[in-house]
Amino acid sequence: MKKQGAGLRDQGVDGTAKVGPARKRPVSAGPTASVEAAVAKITPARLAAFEILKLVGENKGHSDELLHSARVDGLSPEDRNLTTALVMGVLRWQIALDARVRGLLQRPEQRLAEPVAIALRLGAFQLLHLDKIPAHAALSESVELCRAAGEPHATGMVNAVLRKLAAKPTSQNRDVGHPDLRSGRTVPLHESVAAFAERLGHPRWLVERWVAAYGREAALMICEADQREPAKGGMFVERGGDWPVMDDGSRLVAEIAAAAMPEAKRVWDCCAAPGGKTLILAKRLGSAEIVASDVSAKRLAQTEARLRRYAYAERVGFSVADAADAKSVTGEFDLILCDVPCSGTGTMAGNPEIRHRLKVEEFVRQAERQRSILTGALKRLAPGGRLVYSTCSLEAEECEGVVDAVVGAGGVVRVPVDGVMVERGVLSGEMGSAVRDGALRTLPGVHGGDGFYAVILERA
Ligand SMILES: C[S@@+](CC[C@H](N)C(=O)[O-])C[C@H]1O[C@@H](n2cnc3c(N)ncnc32)[C@H](O)[C@@H]1O
Repeated sequence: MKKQGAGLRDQGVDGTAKVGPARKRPVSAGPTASVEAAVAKITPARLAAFEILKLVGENKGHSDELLHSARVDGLSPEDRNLTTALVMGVLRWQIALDARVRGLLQRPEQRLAEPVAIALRLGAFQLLHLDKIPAHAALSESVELCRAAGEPHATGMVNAVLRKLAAKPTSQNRDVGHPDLRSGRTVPLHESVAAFAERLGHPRWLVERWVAAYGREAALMICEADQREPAKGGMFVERGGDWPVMDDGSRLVAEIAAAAMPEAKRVWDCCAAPGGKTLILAKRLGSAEIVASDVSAKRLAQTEARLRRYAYAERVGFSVADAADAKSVTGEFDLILCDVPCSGTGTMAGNPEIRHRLKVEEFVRQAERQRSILTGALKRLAPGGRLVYSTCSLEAEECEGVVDAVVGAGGVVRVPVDGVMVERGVLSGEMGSAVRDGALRTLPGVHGGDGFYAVILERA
């Protein structure tokens, strides 16, 4: 692997942030010789991964965007792959890694400076999860990352902790247990919810909610699915060619929306960016005029550029609009897709950092916004028209809670999704458990693809 020259230290992933000393010395003083020397010993992939993890931890960017920044694009393919594996892996396993590291500290309750914690996570992740990385590389570069970040006093501790981790045979680094006859997985004996939440890198409070909502076995499967690369998809026979590449759960929602009103003439995709579901609507509803709108002008412009590459999307019109404000679009629609912004707890395999940012209050805040978007969109639904409300959240507040409140206010009725799916042949396979109370409810690891909720409402 190529060694990183000191010049890159000044070039942050987003063009602003830097690995160099984070405190004490003024920037004008320039980097110290020891920092320069440390940076020179770090490979580009680990340096980039460290910077991205730091930015994500400071809430200054999303892993997905940062991993597609110019800086990362400029790395060799091997370094790009390693950077992605390190960033996504550390974010997925952070809670479990921190627990392992804590157990090896002389004072487990001590609070580590963030750059030190990141260097330890990077080292521990490589030692525990990446078979092809030599232990000495994982260990020594974490030590150098610590030094390069202006934390030289912590290098001894980082070295000692990672050495202890590396010294244990692999079997002691992995959990041992017994085979579960139903799933074929190896599961630890008598494992509490708190224990499997930590083992699988999830906040306990979130997993406890899933156990209460879906049962222990499903919660375990969700956690396991979140720790894997997102599945490539395979639920639908029609794919490849000019079909968009998208998650199966997301595709299923779009297919249900198209099937809900196949004869629709005017269609509004009111939260459209980045446009995956718009493409399915355009593909399925060959004679409909489709309006794709989003409140974000930037995201809508990117969506338009993406959709223009598909000939069948030429009937799609684009408009920046706040769906909560009924006046932002004109006329009535016989089909509306309301794929609202949400917490995204059904998408944590691809968006692992969600779990670190979430707070329980977030669900109520999201629900308020979702209720106002759904209420605004419904004002544009023609009599007899149908609206599909969907989220990629696993949380009842954002799903059933929003729909119950809006249906309770009158003017719309629910149409069972299973009826539409069977009648219109959306899926031929077994999806029985993905329908609850007439709504679609897919769970990661249980149904394939991300976790989605969708319900069909009809204007009375
Ligand atoms: C879950 S994403 C939509 C994904 C999209 N339907 C797809 O399948 O590619 C939610 C979108 O809603 C947009 N949004 C948020 N608030 C909105 C509002 N008040 N009106 C319209 N769009 C909004 C966000 O900018 C975001 O692009």
